[in-house]
Amino acid sequence: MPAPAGENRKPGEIAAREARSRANLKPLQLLRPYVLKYKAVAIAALIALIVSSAATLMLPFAVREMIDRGFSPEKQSLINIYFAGLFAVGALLGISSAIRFYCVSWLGERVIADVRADVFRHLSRLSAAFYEKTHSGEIMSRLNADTTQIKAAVSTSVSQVLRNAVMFIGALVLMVFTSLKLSLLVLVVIPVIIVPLVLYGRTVRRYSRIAQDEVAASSSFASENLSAIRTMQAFTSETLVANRYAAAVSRSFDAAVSRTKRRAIMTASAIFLIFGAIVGVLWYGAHDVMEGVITGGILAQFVLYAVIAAACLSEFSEIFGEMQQAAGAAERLSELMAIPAEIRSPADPRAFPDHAKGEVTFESVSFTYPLRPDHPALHNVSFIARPGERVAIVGPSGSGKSTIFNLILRFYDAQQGRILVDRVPVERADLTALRKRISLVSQDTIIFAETVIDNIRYGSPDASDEDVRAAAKAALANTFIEQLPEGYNTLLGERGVVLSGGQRQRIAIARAILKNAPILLLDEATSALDQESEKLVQTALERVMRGRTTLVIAHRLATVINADRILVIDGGELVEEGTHAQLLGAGGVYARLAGLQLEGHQEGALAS
Ligand SMILES: Nc1ncnc2c1ncn2[C@@H]1O[C@H](COP(=O)(O)OP(=O)(O)OP(=O)(O)O)[C@@H](O)[C@H]1O
Repeated sequence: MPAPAGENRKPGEIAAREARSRANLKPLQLLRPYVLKYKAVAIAALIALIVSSAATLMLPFAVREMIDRGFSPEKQSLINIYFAGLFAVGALLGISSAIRFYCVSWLGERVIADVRADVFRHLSRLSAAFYEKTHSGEIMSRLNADTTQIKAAVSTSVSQVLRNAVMFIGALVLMVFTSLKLSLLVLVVIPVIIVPLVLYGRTVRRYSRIAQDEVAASSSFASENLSAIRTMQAFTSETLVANRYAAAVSRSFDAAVSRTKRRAIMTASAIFLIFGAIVGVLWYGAHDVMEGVITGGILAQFVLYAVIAAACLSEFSEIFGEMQQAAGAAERLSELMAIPAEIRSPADPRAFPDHAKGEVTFESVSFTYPLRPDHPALHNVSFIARPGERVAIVGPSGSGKSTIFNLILRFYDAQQGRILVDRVPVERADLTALRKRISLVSQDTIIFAETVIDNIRYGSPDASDEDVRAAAKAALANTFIEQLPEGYNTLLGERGVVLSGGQRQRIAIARAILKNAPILLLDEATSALDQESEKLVQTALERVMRGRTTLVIAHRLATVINADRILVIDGGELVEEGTHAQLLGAGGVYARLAGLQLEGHQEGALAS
C-alpha cells in the first residue's frame, strides 16, 4: 500500500523550507534569463506601461483646471478643449494599456513554455536512482502547478507591480508639486501603512509554501494510486485509498485556508490603513480650503493623486502575495533544476571502434542499488559476450539478472569492477553513443499514445516510413498492423487501439530491428501467449537476434537450449557457466532449475 500523502516527507524538511522561505522574492531570478531572451517584447511592454501611467496621472491635473477655471460662462471654449484633450488621453490610455497587456501576457506564456521545456529536458536526463526516490506525481505537480503559478506572476503580477510602481512614484512626485504641506503629512503616514504590511507579507509567504507542498503531496498520491487502478480494485482498496486521498485533500484545504485567512487579514488592514489615511488628509485639506490657503481644485487634484497612490499601494499588497506564491513555486523549480544528472557522459568520452561489433565484458563487477546499500545485487561477476554470441542468463527471481542489463545500459554505475562495451568502459563512453549500440526488448513493452508508425520509430526518429514497414514485416507485425482500422496510422495506447500481449512484443521487436544495434538485451516475457502468437514472437525474435550479440534473460527452455552459452546467476553471483548439456551434466543450480521445468509443464518459467 502506498504511503499516504505527506507521510514520506523527512521531518524537518518543512521547517528548513520555512526558514528559507523567509527570504524574499529572489527565487524569481530563475526567470531572468528567460525574460532577457525576449528583450524587445519586454521593452515594448515597459514603454506601453510608462505611457499608460503617464496618461492616468494627467487626469487629476485636468480635473483641477476644470474646477478652478472651467466652471464660468466665459470659459466655455476652454472647457471644450479640456474635454477634447481628456478624450485623447483616454484613447492613449486604452491603446497603451492594450499593448502592455498583450506584450506582458505574451511574455508570460512564452517564458513559461520555455521553463517547462527546460524542466522536462532536465527531468529526462535524471538517473534511475532519482526516480526511485521521487514520486512522479510530485514532479508532475511541479511541471504543471508551479509553472502555472509563475506564469500568473509573470504575466499579470509583474506587469501590475511595474505599473503600480511607476504610478505610485509619479503620483507621489505630483502630490509634492501640488501641495508640499499635504504631501509631508502623507509621507509621515506612509511608513505606518507599509511596515506592518511587509512584515505580514512574510507570514503569508510561509503559509503559501506549505499550501503548495500539500497540493503537491495530494496530487502525487492521486496519480500514484490511479496509475495502479487495477491493483487498487483487485485488492478492493478503493474506499481506503479514497479516504486517504480525502484526508490529503483536506490537509491541503486547511493549508489553503490558513494562507487565505492571512491574506484576507492583510488585505483588510491595507484597505483600512490606506482609506483612513486619505480621509484624514482630506479632512485636513478641507480646513485649508475653507481658510483660503489652497483652492478647491488643488485639493481635488491632490486627493486624486493620493487616491491613485493609495490604490497602487493596496494593489501592491495583493500582488505581493501572488508574487510570493510564485517565488515559492520558482524556488521549488530551482531545486528540481539543481538536481544533478548523476549518470552523465564524461567530458572527453572515448570513441567506440568502428569495426568492433558488440562485445560485452564484465570484469569482477559488484553493485548495490542506491536505495539498498547493504544488499549487494551483484557480487564479483565476470563474463564476456563475444560479437554475435547468444548468451542466456538464468537464475531464480531476484538473483540479479535485470541488474546486469541495468548496468550495461548504464542506468547505474557499478561500485566495483569494470563493464566494457566493445572494449570501452561504459562510464568512459559517450552515454548516447553507448545506448545507441544497444537495443532493449523488455518484458513489458511500453506502447505510447501515438500511431503505430511512431511507436516503432520511437528509438530511430530518422527512419523512413519504408524502413519502419520493413522492420514491422521482419518482426511479423505487418499483417496485424494492416488489419488495424487505419493501418500504420492507427492511434495506439491510451484512448487508442489496445494491442494483445503478443502484438505488443512484436512491436517491441520491430523497434529493435529498426534500431539495428549490434547488442540486443532481451528480457523474455514470462506471460504465456497462445501457441500461434508464441510461434510468431519466437520467429520474430530469431530474426532480431541474428547477427547480433544477444544477452537474453531466458524464461523458456527452448531459448537456453539454443543459446551458445548460459550464465547462471544466484544471489547476485555468477555460479555456473556453460552450455545446456554441460550444465545439466554438472548437476548444479541449473540442473535443478531445468529439472523443475522438465518435470513440470513444458512452458514453465525457467528463470523464476
Ligand atoms: N531499483 C532497485 N532498488 C533497490 N533494489 C533493487 C532495485 N532493483 C532490484 N533490486 C534488488 O536487487 C536484486 C536483484 O534484482 P533483479 O531485478 O536484478 O533480479 P532478477 O533476477 O531480474 O529478478 P526477476 O527474475 O524476478 O525479474 C533483488 O534483490 C531486488 O530486490
